[in-house]
Amino acid sequence: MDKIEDVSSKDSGPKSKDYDENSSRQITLFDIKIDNGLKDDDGNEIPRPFTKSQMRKWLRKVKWENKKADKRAFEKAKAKARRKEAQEENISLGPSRKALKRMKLERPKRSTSLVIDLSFDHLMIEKDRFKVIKQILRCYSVNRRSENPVQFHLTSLGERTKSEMSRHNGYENWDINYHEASYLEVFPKENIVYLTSESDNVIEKIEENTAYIIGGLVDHNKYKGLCLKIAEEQGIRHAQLPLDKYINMKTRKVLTIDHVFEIMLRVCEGMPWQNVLLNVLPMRKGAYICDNRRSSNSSKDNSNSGEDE
Ligand SMILES: C[S@@+](CC[C@H](N)C(=O)[O-])C[C@H]1O[C@@H](n2cnc3c(N)ncnc32)[C@H](O)[C@@H]1O
Repeated sequence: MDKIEDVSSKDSGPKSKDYDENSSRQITLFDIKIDNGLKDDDGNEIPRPFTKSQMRKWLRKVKWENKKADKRAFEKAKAKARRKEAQEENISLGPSRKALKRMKLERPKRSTSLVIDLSFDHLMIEKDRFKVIKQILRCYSVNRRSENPVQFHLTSLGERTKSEMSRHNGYENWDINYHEASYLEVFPKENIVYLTSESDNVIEKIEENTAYIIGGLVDHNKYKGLCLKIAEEQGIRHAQLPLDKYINMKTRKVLTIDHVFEIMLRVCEGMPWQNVLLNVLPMRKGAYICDNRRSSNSSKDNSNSGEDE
C-alpha cells in the first residue's frame, strides 16, 4: 500500500498542520477520500486546505514516487545479485564503470569518424525522435566499450534533440563530439562519405581520415532515397554497405542507425565483413551466408527489430 510519509520529505506537495501531524501514523492513499474529505480520529471532518484537483495531482505524484523508489531498489538488488553470481561463477561482466572511464582517457582513437546527421528532426514524430536517441545511446555504448573506438560525432544537433539528450545524466561529458553545425562545416567535403542503402557505390574498405555519415532518421520507409538525394545535391561521396556481397537477407536492406554504426565500428576494429554482418544483424533480418547458402545461427538478436526501430 502506498505510504504518504515515505515521500513527504522528498516532495514539497501540499502540506498542512493536519497532514504533518498525521504523517506519523502512515496515512495510506486509501485513507483519503478526496470527495468526502479527511476525518480526524473523532470522526470530525478536517477542513480541506487544498482543492480536489490539487490533492489528486499530489496523490498521483506520491504514488509515482513510491513506485519509482521501489523499482530503483529492486533494480539495485537485482544488479547486486547478478554481480555476486558472476563473481562466484567466474564470469566477466565486462569492464566496470571505473575501467570504462579510464579507457576513455587512455584508448587511442582511430582517425575514421562515424557521424550521425541529426538534421531530420522536423520529419519525425516524437516517438521516432525518441527511437533515434535510443539508437544513438546504443552507438555510444558500443563505441565506448570498443578497444579501438572511432571518433563519434553528432552534427546538426538541434534544441529538441539536445533537450531529449539532457534527460540522460552527464551526456555533455560523454565521449561524443557534439556540433550544432552540419557535417559540411565540420569535415572537408572530399573526406565525407554519406552512407545510404540507395547508393550504387558499395563500400569495401573503410578509409582513415574519412567521415562516414549515417542519417539520423527513423522514417519507416516514408522518405525513401532522401539521404542519397541530399548527398547528390551536396556533391559528396555516397556508398551502401556491402550486404549483397557477403550475405543474403530475407528483409529489406535498410538498416537501423545503430546497426550501421556497429557494423562500421567492428570492421574498423579488423573483423571481416561477413562475420560482422552475421553477428550484428538481428536474426529476424534473416541474414545468411552468400556463398554456400548455409543458414546462419550466429546472428544475434539484440532486441532491436530491423529497420526503423
Ligand atoms: C533507417 S535509415 C534511413 C533511411 C532513409 N530513408 C534514407 O534516405 O536513408 C538510417 C540511416 O542508416 C544508414 N543505412 C541504413 N541502411 C544502410 C545500408 N544498407 N547501407 C548504408 N547505409 C545504410 C543510412 O545512413 C540511413 O540514412
